[in-house]
Amino acid sequence: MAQKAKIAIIIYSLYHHVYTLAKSVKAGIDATGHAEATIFRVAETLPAEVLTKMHAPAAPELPIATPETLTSHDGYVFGIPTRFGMLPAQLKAFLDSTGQLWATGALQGKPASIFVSTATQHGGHETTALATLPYFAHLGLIFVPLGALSPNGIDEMTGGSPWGAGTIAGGDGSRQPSAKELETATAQGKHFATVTAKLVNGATLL
Ligand SMILES: Cc1cc2nc3c(=O)[nH]c(=O)nc-3n(C[C@H](O)[C@H](O)[C@H](O)COP(=O)(O)O)c2cc1C
Repeated sequence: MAQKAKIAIIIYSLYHHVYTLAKSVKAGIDATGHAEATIFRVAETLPAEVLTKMHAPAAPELPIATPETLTSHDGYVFGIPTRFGMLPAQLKAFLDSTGQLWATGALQGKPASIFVSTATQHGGHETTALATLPYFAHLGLIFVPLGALSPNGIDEMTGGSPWGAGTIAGGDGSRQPSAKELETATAQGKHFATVTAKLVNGATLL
């Protein structure tokens, strides 16, 4: 009997674009029947005063990720809104709190994937994923890219790359994830669930 893989989608999302994508990733994971996903958010590090000045809405109502979230799940999908072309301090703070897991090799061989949001087309879609990989390398995580499932048409502006699904929020955050971007996020969820379930169940599944 195949074991259902437990997947944690771990996000930071100040203006909820990443959160919207996360829900499509979860739908893709859950639809496979091989895995079930829970969405977590990392703790905020900015003071309330700064968040007010940034016109941030209330944070998504999600459980807060801890290092225990990583040990209790079989795979991770990180949702990352770019900051200066790389991952935000909030996610770094979370990943920097996993030193004990690194030291003990507790996550060695588990799969991990990435999806992103940027304000502009060239504001860091690929570099944000690239800047996250050193964490995966140190923690022993296996990077699962979007690869050939990446959208490659040029008929409309679209986020997403071989590194992972993505959306383009616009400079003022007014653009919402398009149908194609949400479809790509769902496809990533399905692919990641399949890979994770294979790892969890060894050669017996699928
Ligand atoms: C301090 C800061 C730095 C940012 N740097 C970039 C950047 O380098 N490139 C870019 O395209 N967008 C940049 N953005 C825009 C965010 O990536 C955008 O608000 C985010 O993707 C929206 O996702 P969210 O709604 O899930 O928070 C930056 C935003 C902030 C607040």
